[in-house]
Amino acid sequence: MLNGVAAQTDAPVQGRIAAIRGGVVDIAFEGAVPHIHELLYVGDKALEVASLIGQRMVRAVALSPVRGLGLGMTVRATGGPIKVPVGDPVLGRMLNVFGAPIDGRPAPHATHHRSIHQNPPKLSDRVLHSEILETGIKAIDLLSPIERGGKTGLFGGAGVGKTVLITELINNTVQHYKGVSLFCGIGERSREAEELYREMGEAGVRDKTVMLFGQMNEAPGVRFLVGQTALTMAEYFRDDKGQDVLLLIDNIFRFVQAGAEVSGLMGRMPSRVGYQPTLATELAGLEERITSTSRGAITSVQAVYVPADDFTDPAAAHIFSHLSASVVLSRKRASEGLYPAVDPLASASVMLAPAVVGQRHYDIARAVRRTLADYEDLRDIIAMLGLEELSSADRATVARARRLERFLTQPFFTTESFSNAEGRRVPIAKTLDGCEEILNQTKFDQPESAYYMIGGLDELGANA
Ligand SMILES: Nc1ncnc2c1ncn2[C@@H]1O[C@H](COP(=O)(O)OP(=O)(O)OP(=O)(O)O)[C@@H](O)[C@H]1O
Repeated sequence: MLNGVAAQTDAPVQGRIAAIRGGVVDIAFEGAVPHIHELLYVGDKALEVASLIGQRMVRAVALSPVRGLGLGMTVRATGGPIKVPVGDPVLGRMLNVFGAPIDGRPAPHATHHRSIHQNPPKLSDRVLHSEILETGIKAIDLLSPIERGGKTGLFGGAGVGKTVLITELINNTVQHYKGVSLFCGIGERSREAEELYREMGEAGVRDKTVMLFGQMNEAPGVRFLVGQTALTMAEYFRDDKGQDVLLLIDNIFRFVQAGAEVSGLMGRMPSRVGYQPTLATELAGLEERITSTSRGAITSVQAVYVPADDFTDPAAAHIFSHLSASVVLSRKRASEGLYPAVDPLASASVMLAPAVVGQRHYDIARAVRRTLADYEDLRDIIAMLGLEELSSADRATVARARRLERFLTQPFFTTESFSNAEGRRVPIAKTLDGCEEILNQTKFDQPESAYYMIGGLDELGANA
């Protein structure tokens, strides 16, 4: 068993645990040494090779709790990376990072299995669509339209409504989406996974959806890899079946955070703000796989937790650079009850251009932004001197802005149980008509409150 010749025999490669530090395990091999990304087992506990630290020593990241592991225990190499089932049998299922069921049903009967580590498509294979995915959510469709085949981020600090918004998006788009949907939960509460599974069932969309979870209670290695599992399944639908895929990720920040945990356990020096030095490459390794080719499109919507509401945080800033649209949720709006708490001035999309959405939509969106920006500027004066001191033109601006702000709120289907209001899906045409009407008015018959939590302006009277 000298110089790795054991690899040429059929004897399984075996090693022994030499050290355990948190979720990182060093293993000494006598003969052949496993490769990077190879899956190892100690009993039923899984590990993945992360680095080769000496001639006979590998450092592996635990994908199961390390409780019960001890020095000298036998480690079995499997000869390859994690492979997960792909294709139609995974539809309607709730699975973990290994593609194993967590919905209490038997394992999916898949004929194809794929390694979760894949390269992104070649640059020459990529395509851009310049088409909109209508969500029926007024603030998003108007100000930050989602690109079909592109990547959209939902940014926000703790508790401003990212999960509610992504659930509403599922509710509004999955039913109308031609293709399959994939939900990937990374590092969030398990309770949310259970709720989502039930909601998908109620909405009748479960059998064209795959749900993957690596939640907060799981090992950092799992949270780090579950996104790759999701992409592997998405790529099969896109490349082998030529289907369009809607990929929803809650929360991509937790992927970066898991990478930082793993990096720390591996003993690497942290970089800016304590993040791993490999943050940019790790993120690109995942984000670059989320792309559309001539065979099929992957449209992704990713919730992004923004630590301490600081948008200059390196993780948030790096994620931002991969996106074609960003919906920013603001704490101030949430605190005023203006849900969804979309910040109209900070949210943006490359799709908001006359050539894509049309001149009228573009002009209305700009006018809405300008009105709301002017109102922001006037707020200080109003606070100091009162509304009466403003010119009549400024007062009209304020009246329009406050009605626009309220008109851009909307009752959600997913919040019906606690908001006592029926959800609304508003077609973009109605949103545009409504905003245009408010922008063109100088005198209003209805009070501001009549514009709050309605669908189109045709509901105005009903709310008063
Ligand atoms: N559209 C909405 N309508 C009414 N209430 C909402 C809406 N969006 C969010 N909320 C309120 O805000 C709370 C927090 O929302 P949510 O869990 O989506 O936040 P989050 O940003 O995902 O938070 P975390 O970072 O903690 O996961 C909800 O429980 C709900 O009370």
